[in-house]
Amino acid sequence: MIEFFRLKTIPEVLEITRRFMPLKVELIPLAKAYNRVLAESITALEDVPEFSRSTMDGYAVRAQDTFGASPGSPALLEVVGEVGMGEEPRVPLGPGQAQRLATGGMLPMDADAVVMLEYTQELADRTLEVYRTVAPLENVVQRGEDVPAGTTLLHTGVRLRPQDIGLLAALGVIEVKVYQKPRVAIIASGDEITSIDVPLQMGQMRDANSYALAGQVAAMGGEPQLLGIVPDRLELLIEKMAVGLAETDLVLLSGGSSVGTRDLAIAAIRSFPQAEVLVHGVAISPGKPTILARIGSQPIFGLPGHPVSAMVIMEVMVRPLLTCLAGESQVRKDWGRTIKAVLSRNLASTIGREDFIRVRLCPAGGNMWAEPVLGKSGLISTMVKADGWIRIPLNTEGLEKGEEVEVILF
Ligand SMILES: Nc1nc2c(c(=O)[nH]1)N[C@H]1C(S)=C(S)[C@@H](COP(=O)(O)OP(=O)(O)OC[C@H]3O[C@@H](n4cnc5c(N)ncnc54)[C@H](O)[C@@H]3O)O[C@H]1N2
Ligand code: MOO
Repeated sequence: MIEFFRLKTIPEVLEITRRFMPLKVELIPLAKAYNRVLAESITALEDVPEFSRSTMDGYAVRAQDTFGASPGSPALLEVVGEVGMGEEPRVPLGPGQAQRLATGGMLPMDADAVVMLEYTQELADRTLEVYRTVAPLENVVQRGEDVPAGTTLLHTGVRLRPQDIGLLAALGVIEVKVYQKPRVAIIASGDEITSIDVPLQMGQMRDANSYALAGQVAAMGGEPQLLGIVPDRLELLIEKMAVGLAETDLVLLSGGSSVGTRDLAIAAIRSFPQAEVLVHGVAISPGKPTILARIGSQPIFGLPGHPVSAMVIMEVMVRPLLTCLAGESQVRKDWGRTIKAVLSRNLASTIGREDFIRVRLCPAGGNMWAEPVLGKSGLISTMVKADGWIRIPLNTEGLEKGEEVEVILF
Protein backbone atom coordinates (compact mmCIF):
# COMPACT_ATOMS: atom_id res chain seq x y z
CA MET A 1 0.00 0.00 0.00
CA ILE A 2 1.12 3.55 -0.69
CA GLU A 3 2.56 5.18 2.38
CA PHE A 4 -0.01 7.71 3.51
CA PHE A 5 0.70 10.76 5.57
CA ARG A 6 0.60 10.95 9.35
CA LEU A 7 -2.06 13.52 10.00
CA LYS A 8 -1.24 16.52 12.15
CA THR A 9 -3.95 18.32 14.11
CA ILE A 10 -4.75 21.96 13.38
CA PRO A 11 -3.11 23.19 16.64
CA GLU A 12 0.05 21.25 15.72
CA VAL A 13 0.14 22.95 12.31
CA LEU A 14 -0.51 26.36 13.84
CA GLU A 15 2.37 25.85 16.24
CA ILE A 16 4.61 25.20 13.22
CA THR A 17 3.38 28.32 11.38
CA ARG A 18 4.42 30.42 14.38
CA ARG A 19 8.07 29.44 13.90
CA PHE A 20 8.40 31.62 10.80
CA MET A 21 9.95 35.04 11.35
CA PRO A 22 8.51 38.41 10.35
CA LEU A 23 9.75 39.99 7.12
CA LYS A 24 12.07 42.99 6.95
CA VAL A 25 11.04 46.50 7.95
CA GLU A 26 10.55 49.42 5.57
CA LEU A 27 9.76 53.11 5.94
CA ILE A 28 6.68 54.29 4.02
CA PRO A 29 4.67 57.52 3.79
CA LEU A 30 1.72 57.63 6.16
CA ALA A 31 -0.74 57.94 3.25
CA LYS A 32 0.29 54.43 2.12
CA ALA A 33 0.08 52.84 5.56
CA TYR A 34 -3.52 51.57 5.59
CA ASN A 35 -3.68 47.86 6.49
CA ARG A 36 0.10 47.65 6.98
CA VAL A 37 1.62 46.32 10.19
CA LEU A 38 3.54 48.72 12.44
CA ALA A 39 7.14 47.76 13.09
CA GLU A 40 7.58 50.42 15.79
CA SER A 41 5.61 51.66 18.75
CA ILE A 42 4.51 55.27 18.44
CA THR A 43 4.63 57.54 21.48
CA ALA A 44 3.02 60.98 21.43
CA LEU A 45 5.75 63.62 21.73
CA GLU A 46 3.27 66.40 22.38
CA ASP A 47 -0.22 66.83 23.81
CA VAL A 48 -3.12 66.44 21.39
CA PRO A 49 -4.62 68.96 21.25
CA GLU A 50 -1.84 71.29 22.32
CA PHE A 51 -4.33 73.83 23.71
CA SER A 52 -7.82 73.80 25.21
CA ARG A 53 -10.40 74.33 22.48
CA SER A 54 -14.09 74.87 22.06
CA THR A 55 -16.42 72.14 20.84
CA MET A 56 -19.20 74.64 20.02
CA ASP A 57 -19.76 77.98 18.37
CA GLY A 58 -20.36 80.53 21.14
CA TYR A 59 -18.53 82.49 23.78
CA ALA A 60 -15.59 81.64 26.00
CA VAL A 61 -16.51 82.47 29.57
CA ARG A 62 -15.57 81.88 33.16
CA ALA A 63 -18.17 79.28 34.16
CA GLN A 64 -18.78 80.87 37.55
CA ASP A 65 -19.92 84.08 35.84
CA THR A 66 -22.88 82.17 34.42
CA PHE A 67 -23.98 80.40 37.60
CA GLY A 68 -27.69 80.91 38.21
CA ALA A 69 -28.31 82.32 34.71
CA SER A 70 -31.71 81.57 33.16
CA PRO A 71 -33.92 83.04 30.42
CA GLY A 72 -35.78 85.07 33.09
CA SER A 73 -32.60 86.23 34.77
CA PRO A 74 -29.71 86.20 32.29
CA ALA A 75 -26.09 86.68 33.34
CA LEU A 76 -24.73 89.87 31.82
CA LEU A 77 -21.18 89.73 30.48
CA GLU A 78 -19.03 92.12 28.51
CA VAL A 79 -17.88 90.93 25.06
CA VAL A 80 -14.22 91.91 24.80
CA GLY A 81 -13.33 90.53 21.41
CA GLU A 82 -13.17 87.52 19.20
CA VAL A 83 -10.76 84.58 18.99
CA GLY A 84 -9.59 84.02 15.41
CA MET A 85 -9.53 80.42 14.17
CA GLY A 86 -6.08 78.89 14.23
CA GLU A 87 -4.86 81.82 16.31
CA GLU A 88 -3.80 82.31 19.86
CA PRO A 89 -6.20 84.66 21.72
CA ARG A 90 -4.60 88.07 22.11
CA VAL A 91 -5.85 88.79 25.64
CA PRO A 92 -6.75 86.70 28.68
CA LEU A 93 -10.34 86.62 29.85
CA GLY A 94 -11.14 88.84 32.82
CA PRO A 95 -13.98 88.33 35.33
CA GLY A 96 -17.38 89.18 33.86
CA GLN A 97 -16.04 89.02 30.32
CA ALA A 98 -16.77 86.86 27.26
CA GLN A 99 -14.90 86.34 23.97
CA ARG A 100 -16.58 85.17 20.79
CA LEU A 101 -15.14 81.96 19.36
CA ALA A 102 -16.06 79.23 16.90
CA THR A 103 -15.94 75.43 17.20
CA GLY A 104 -12.29 74.42 17.41
CA GLY A 105 -11.16 77.85 18.55
CA MET A 106 -8.56 78.17 21.31
CA LEU A 107 -9.81 79.20 24.72
CA PRO A 108 -8.29 82.43 26.04
CA MET A 109 -6.30 82.20 29.24
CA ASP A 110 -8.53 82.08 32.34
CA ALA A 111 -11.62 80.99 30.38
CA ASP A 112 -12.84 77.55 31.46
CA ALA A 113 -16.09 76.98 29.56
CA VAL A 114 -17.99 77.85 26.42
CA VAL A 115 -21.61 78.90 26.30
CA MET A 116 -23.37 77.96 23.06
CA LEU A 117 -24.47 80.76 20.75
CA GLU A 118 -28.14 79.77 21.01
CA TYR A 119 -28.20 80.43 24.78
CA THR A 120 -26.97 83.99 24.37
CA GLN A 121 -27.87 87.30 22.86
CA GLU A 122 -25.34 90.02 22.13
CA LEU A 123 -26.78 93.50 22.50
CA ALA A 124 -25.67 96.58 20.55
CA ASP A 125 -23.48 97.85 23.39
CA ARG A 126 -21.48 94.54 23.47
CA THR A 127 -23.35 93.32 26.48
CA LEU A 128 -23.90 89.57 26.32
CA GLU A 129 -27.00 88.06 27.83
CA VAL A 130 -26.39 84.46 28.87
CA TYR A 131 -29.54 82.41 29.47
CA ARG A 132 -27.99 79.24 30.82
CA THR A 133 -25.50 78.17 33.44
CA VAL A 134 -22.46 76.37 32.05
CA ALA A 135 -20.30 74.12 34.17
CA PRO A 136 -16.51 74.38 34.22
CA LEU A 137 -15.08 72.58 31.14
CA GLU A 138 -18.48 72.44 29.46
CA ASN A 139 -18.08 72.46 25.67
CA VAL A 140 -14.30 72.35 26.01
CA VAL A 141 -11.69 69.77 24.97
CA GLN A 142 -8.79 70.27 27.30
CA ARG A 143 -5.16 70.30 26.33
CA GLY A 144 -3.94 66.68 26.08
CA GLU A 145 -7.47 65.28 26.52
CA ASP A 146 -7.25 63.30 23.29
CA VAL A 147 -3.66 62.06 23.68
CA PRO A 148 -1.44 63.25 26.52
CA ALA A 149 2.26 63.59 25.59
CA GLY A 150 4.16 60.43 26.49
CA THR A 151 1.36 57.95 25.85
CA THR A 152 1.82 55.03 23.47
CA LEU A 153 -1.44 54.06 21.85
CA LEU A 154 -0.08 52.13 18.87
CA HIS A 155 2.35 49.29 19.40
CA THR A 156 4.60 47.21 17.18
CA GLY A 157 2.59 44.50 15.47
CA VAL A 158 -0.64 46.43 15.07
CA ARG A 159 -2.35 46.29 11.68
CA LEU A 160 -3.23 49.89 10.93
CA ARG A 161 -6.89 50.78 10.61
CA PRO A 162 -8.14 54.09 9.21
CA GLN A 163 -8.53 55.56 12.70
CA ASP A 164 -4.97 54.53 13.62
CA ILE A 165 -3.67 56.39 10.58
CA GLY A 166 -5.76 59.42 11.57
CA LEU A 167 -4.16 59.35 15.00
CA LEU A 168 -0.66 59.13 13.52
CA ALA A 169 -1.44 62.13 11.34
CA ALA A 170 -2.66 64.03 14.42
CA LEU A 171 0.66 63.19 16.10
CA GLY A 172 2.60 64.61 13.15
CA VAL A 173 3.97 61.25 11.99
CA ILE A 174 4.88 61.63 8.30
CA GLU A 175 6.47 58.24 7.67
CA VAL A 176 6.02 54.97 9.50
CA LYS A 177 8.11 51.85 9.91
CA VAL A 178 6.11 48.84 8.81
CA TYR A 179 6.85 45.22 8.02
CA GLN A 180 7.13 44.42 4.35
CA LYS A 181 3.92 43.19 2.84
CA PRO A 182 4.20 39.43 2.28
CA ARG A 183 4.50 38.65 -1.44
CA VAL A 184 2.77 35.40 -2.20
CA ALA A 185 3.39 33.31 -5.32
CA ILE A 186 0.47 31.21 -6.52
CA ILE A 187 1.25 28.27 -8.79
CA ALA A 188 -1.57 26.19 -10.22
CA SER A 189 -0.79 22.69 -11.39
CA GLY A 190 -2.42 19.86 -13.30
CA ASP A 191 -2.52 18.71 -16.94
CA GLU A 192 -6.26 19.32 -16.97
CA ILE A 193 -6.07 22.89 -15.69
CA THR A 194 -6.22 25.59 -18.34
CA SER A 195 -5.84 29.30 -18.41
CA ILE A 196 -9.13 31.19 -18.27
CA ASP A 197 -8.45 33.01 -21.54
CA VAL A 198 -8.22 29.97 -23.86
CA PRO A 199 -11.12 27.86 -25.19
CA LEU A 200 -11.84 24.87 -22.99
CA GLN A 201 -11.37 21.33 -24.40
CA MET A 202 -13.37 18.39 -23.07
CA GLY A 203 -11.72 17.01 -19.94
CA GLN A 204 -10.16 20.36 -19.01
CA MET A 205 -11.03 22.67 -16.14
CA ARG A 206 -10.40 26.39 -15.92
CA ASP A 207 -7.97 27.60 -13.30
CA ALA A 208 -10.40 28.81 -10.66
CA ASN A 209 -8.01 28.38 -7.75
CA SER A 210 -5.37 30.93 -8.73
CA TYR A 211 -8.02 33.63 -8.71
CA ALA A 212 -9.83 32.56 -5.56
CA LEU A 213 -6.52 32.23 -3.69
CA ALA A 214 -5.28 35.59 -4.97
CA GLY A 215 -8.43 37.19 -3.59
CA GLN A 216 -7.85 35.57 -0.21
CA VAL A 217 -4.20 36.62 -0.14
CA ALA A 218 -5.14 40.23 -0.87
CA ALA A 219 -7.87 40.14 1.79
CA MET A 220 -5.26 38.86 4.28
CA GLY A 221 -2.96 41.80 3.57
CA GLY A 222 -0.56 40.00 1.22
CA GLU A 223 0.51 40.77 -2.34
CA PRO A 224 -0.53 37.92 -4.66
CA GLN A 225 1.57 37.06 -7.71
CA LEU A 226 -0.02 34.63 -10.14
CA LEU A 227 2.72 32.51 -11.69
CA GLY A 228 0.41 30.58 -13.99
CA ILE A 229 -0.28 26.91 -14.54
CA VAL A 230 2.27 24.10 -14.63
CA PRO A 231 1.46 20.75 -16.26
CA ASP A 232 2.14 17.52 -14.33
CA ARG A 233 5.88 17.44 -15.02
CA LEU A 234 8.24 17.48 -12.09
CA GLU A 235 11.01 19.50 -13.71
CA LEU A 236 8.56 22.22 -14.81
CA LEU A 237 7.06 22.43 -11.33
CA ILE A 238 10.53 22.70 -9.78
CA GLU A 239 11.44 25.44 -12.25
CA LYS A 240 8.31 27.45 -11.44
CA MET A 241 8.80 26.96 -7.71
CA ALA A 242 12.34 28.31 -8.02
CA VAL A 243 10.88 31.48 -9.58
CA GLY A 244 8.37 31.77 -6.76
CA LEU A 245 11.03 31.24 -4.10
CA ALA A 246 13.29 33.88 -5.66
CA GLU A 247 10.62 36.52 -6.07
CA THR A 248 8.28 36.13 -3.13
CA ASP A 249 8.09 35.37 0.59
CA LEU A 250 5.63 32.49 0.45
CA VAL A 251 4.85 30.00 -2.30
CA LEU A 252 1.42 28.42 -2.63
CA LEU A 253 1.08 25.37 -4.83
CA SER A 254 -2.45 24.50 -5.84
CA GLY A 255 -3.10 20.84 -6.59
CA GLY A 256 -0.91 17.78 -6.64
CA SER A 257 -0.57 17.68 -2.86
CA SER A 258 -2.09 14.22 -2.37
CA VAL A 259 -0.31 10.89 -2.85
CA GLY A 260 -1.35 9.82 -6.34
CA THR A 261 1.17 9.13 -9.09
CA ARG A 262 0.69 12.60 -10.56
CA ASP A 263 0.82 14.38 -7.22
CA LEU A 264 4.17 16.01 -7.66
CA ALA A 265 4.17 18.72 -5.00
CA ILE A 266 6.00 16.71 -2.36
CA ALA A 267 8.67 15.48 -4.80
CA ALA A 268 9.20 18.98 -6.15
CA ILE A 269 9.62 20.36 -2.64
CA ARG A 270 12.05 17.58 -1.66
CA SER A 271 14.19 18.29 -4.73
CA PHE A 272 15.42 21.55 -3.16
CA PRO A 273 18.57 20.99 -1.09
CA GLN A 274 17.40 22.81 2.04
CA ALA A 275 13.86 21.47 2.00
CA GLU A 276 12.14 20.14 5.09
CA VAL A 277 8.58 18.84 4.96
CA LEU A 278 6.95 19.99 8.19
CA VAL A 279 3.40 18.79 7.55
CA HIS A 280 1.91 16.37 5.04
CA GLY A 281 -1.69 15.66 5.87
CA VAL A 282 -3.91 17.42 8.39
CA ALA A 283 -6.82 16.12 10.45
CA ILE A 284 -9.26 18.43 8.73
CA SER A 285 -12.06 18.09 6.23
CA PRO A 286 -11.97 19.32 3.59
CA GLY A 287 -8.28 19.88 3.07
CA LYS A 288 -6.61 16.74 4.43
CA PRO A 289 -3.84 16.43 1.79
CA THR A 290 -2.11 19.68 2.76
CA ILE A 291 1.65 20.17 2.76
CA LEU A 292 3.62 22.75 4.73
CA ALA A 293 7.35 22.77 4.14
CA ARG A 294 10.25 25.13 4.34
CA ILE A 295 13.01 25.62 1.87
CA GLY A 296 15.72 27.28 3.87
CA SER A 297 13.76 29.79 5.89
CA GLN A 298 11.03 30.22 3.27
CA PRO A 299 7.64 28.63 3.79
CA ILE A 300 5.79 26.79 1.07
CA PHE A 301 2.27 25.39 1.15
CA GLY A 302 0.96 22.58 -1.00
CA LEU A 303 -2.77 23.15 -1.11
CA PRO A 304 -5.28 20.51 -2.15
CA GLY A 305 -6.59 21.01 -5.66
CA HIS A 306 -10.29 21.05 -4.82
CA PRO A 307 -11.25 24.72 -4.64
CA VAL A 308 -13.19 24.51 -1.37
CA SER A 309 -10.41 22.53 0.33
CA ALA A 310 -7.82 25.05 -0.80
CA MET A 311 -9.90 27.95 0.47
CA VAL A 312 -10.44 26.29 3.86
CA ILE A 313 -6.71 25.72 4.27
CA MET A 314 -6.04 29.31 3.29
CA GLU A 315 -8.28 30.57 6.05
CA VAL A 316 -7.27 28.08 8.73
CA MET A 317 -3.51 27.76 8.13
CA VAL A 318 -2.20 30.20 5.55
CA ARG A 319 -3.79 33.18 7.30
CA PRO A 320 -1.93 32.52 10.58
CA LEU A 321 1.33 32.03 8.68
CA LEU A 322 0.81 35.32 6.83
CA THR A 323 0.09 36.95 10.19
CA CYS A 324 3.52 35.78 11.34
CA LEU A 325 5.35 36.92 8.20
CA ALA A 326 3.57 40.27 8.35
CA GLY A 327 4.80 40.79 11.94
CA GLU A 328 1.27 41.05 13.24
CA SER A 329 1.21 40.44 16.97
CA GLN A 330 -2.50 40.54 17.64
CA VAL A 331 -3.50 37.13 16.44
CA ARG A 332 -7.17 37.35 15.65
CA LYS A 333 -9.38 35.47 18.04
CA ASP A 334 -11.41 34.08 15.19
CA TRP A 335 -10.61 33.52 11.58
CA GLY A 336 -12.79 36.38 10.55
CA ARG A 337 -15.96 37.92 11.81
CA THR A 338 -18.33 35.56 13.52
CA ILE A 339 -22.03 35.47 14.19
CA LYS A 340 -24.10 33.13 16.36
CA ALA A 341 -26.81 31.14 14.62
CA VAL A 342 -29.02 28.08 15.14
CA LEU A 343 -28.22 24.96 13.16
CA SER A 344 -31.08 24.00 10.82
CA ARG A 345 -30.37 20.24 10.62
CA ASN A 346 -28.32 17.44 12.15
CA LEU A 347 -24.74 17.16 10.92
CA ALA A 348 -22.68 14.01 11.27
CA SER A 349 -18.90 14.17 11.61
CA THR A 350 -16.05 11.72 11.85
CA ILE A 351 -14.12 11.52 15.09
CA GLY A 352 -10.48 12.44 14.65
CA ARG A 353 -10.81 15.28 12.20
CA GLU A 354 -12.08 18.82 12.34
CA ASP A 355 -14.86 19.53 9.88
CA PHE A 356 -15.55 22.86 8.22
CA ILE A 357 -19.11 23.00 6.96
CA ARG A 358 -20.27 25.75 4.63
CA VAL A 359 -23.50 27.40 5.76
CA ARG A 360 -25.96 29.92 4.47
CA LEU A 361 -27.52 32.31 6.98
CA CYS A 362 -31.31 32.47 6.88
CA PRO A 363 -33.23 34.75 9.21
CA ALA A 364 -36.64 33.21 9.95
CA GLY A 365 -39.11 33.12 12.85
CA GLY A 366 -37.02 35.45 14.99
CA ASN A 367 -33.92 33.23 14.68
CA MET A 368 -30.82 33.37 12.54
CA TRP A 369 -30.52 29.88 11.06
CA ALA A 370 -27.31 28.33 9.78
CA GLU A 371 -28.33 26.12 6.90
CA PRO A 372 -25.58 23.76 5.69
CA VAL A 373 -24.67 24.08 2.02
CA LEU A 374 -23.87 20.48 1.25
CA GLY A 375 -21.72 19.45 -1.67
CA LYS A 376 -18.33 18.04 -2.52
CA SER A 377 -15.19 20.09 -2.00
CA GLY A 378 -14.71 20.32 -5.76
CA LEU A 379 -17.78 22.53 -6.09
CA ILE A 380 -16.78 26.20 -5.99
CA SER A 381 -20.47 27.19 -6.23
CA THR A 382 -21.00 25.95 -2.67
CA MET A 383 -18.63 28.68 -1.47
CA VAL A 384 -20.55 31.26 -3.47
CA LYS A 385 -23.88 30.15 -2.02
CA ALA A 386 -22.52 30.12 1.54
CA ASP A 387 -22.08 33.06 3.92
CA GLY A 388 -19.54 31.37 6.15
CA TRP A 389 -18.65 28.13 7.81
CA ILE A 390 -19.01 26.36 11.11
CA ARG A 391 -16.46 24.05 12.72
CA ILE A 392 -17.16 20.65 14.15
CA PRO A 393 -14.32 19.97 16.59
CA LEU A 394 -11.92 17.03 16.34
CA ASN A 395 -13.55 14.56 18.67
CA THR A 396 -17.21 15.29 18.10
CA GLU A 397 -19.61 12.92 16.36
CA GLY A 398 -21.65 15.77 14.97
CA LEU A 399 -23.97 18.63 15.77
CA GLU A 400 -27.70 18.54 16.31
CA LYS A 401 -30.46 20.57 14.79
CA GLY A 402 -31.30 23.49 17.07
CA GLU A 403 -27.79 23.75 18.54
CA GLU A 404 -26.25 27.19 18.72
CA VAL A 405 -23.28 27.42 16.38
CA GLU A 406 -20.72 30.10 15.65
CA VAL A 407 -20.57 30.99 11.97
CA ILE A 408 -17.23 32.30 10.73
CA LEU A 409 -18.21 34.70 7.96
CA PHE A 410 -16.34 34.93 4.69
N1 LIG B 1 -6.70 7.77 -3.04
C1 LIG B 1 -6.91 8.99 -2.55
N2 LIG B 1 -7.25 9.97 -3.39
C2 LIG B 1 -7.48 11.19 -2.90
C3 LIG B 1 -7.39 11.44 -1.53
C4 LIG B 1 -7.02 10.41 -0.66
O1 LIG B 1 -6.93 10.57 0.56
N3 LIG B 1 -6.77 9.19 -1.23
N4 LIG B 1 -7.69 12.69 -1.07
C5 LIG B 1 -8.66 13.42 -1.86
C6 LIG B 1 -8.80 14.75 -1.37
S1 LIG B 1 -9.55 14.89 0.11
C7 LIG B 1 -8.42 15.83 -2.07
S2 LIG B 1 -8.75 17.38 -1.49
C8 LIG B 1 -7.73 15.73 -3.35
C9 LIG B 1 -6.53 16.65 -3.35
O2 LIG B 1 -5.68 16.25 -4.27
P1 LIG B 1 -4.52 17.11 -4.88
O3 LIG B 1 -4.14 18.20 -3.97
O4 LIG B 1 -3.47 16.19 -5.25
O5 LIG B 1 -5.21 17.87 -6.06
P2 LIG B 1 -5.39 17.44 -7.59
O6 LIG B 1 -5.54 15.99 -7.70
O7 LIG B 1 -4.37 18.12 -8.35
O8 LIG B 1 -6.77 18.15 -7.84
C10 LIG B 1 -7.92 17.80 -7.19
C11 LIG B 1 -9.11 18.38 -7.93
O9 LIG B 1 -9.04 19.79 -7.97
C12 LIG B 1 -9.06 20.27 -9.31
N5 LIG B 1 -8.17 21.42 -9.42
C13 LIG B 1 -6.83 21.39 -9.26
N6 LIG B 1 -6.32 22.61 -9.48
C14 LIG B 1 -7.34 23.42 -9.80
C15 LIG B 1 -7.43 24.78 -10.18
N7 LIG B 1 -6.35 25.56 -10.22
N8 LIG B 1 -8.64 25.29 -10.43
C16 LIG B 1 -9.74 24.50 -10.39
N9 LIG B 1 -9.71 23.19 -10.04
C17 LIG B 1 -8.54 22.65 -9.76
C18 LIG B 1 -8.55 19.11 -10.11
O10 LIG B 1 -8.98 19.16 -11.44
C19 LIG B 1 -9.11 17.92 -9.36
O11 LIG B 1 -10.45 17.70 -9.73
O12 LIG B 1 -7.32 14.42 -3.58
C20 LIG B 1 -8.32 13.44 -3.35
N10 LIG B 1 -7.83 12.18 -3.78
O1 MOO C 1 -9.92 16.93 1.97
MO1 MOO C 1 -10.42 16.97 0.40
O2 MOO C 1 -9.78 18.43 0.62
O3 MOO C 1 -11.90 16.62 1.23
O4 MOO C 1 -11.65 17.46 -0.56
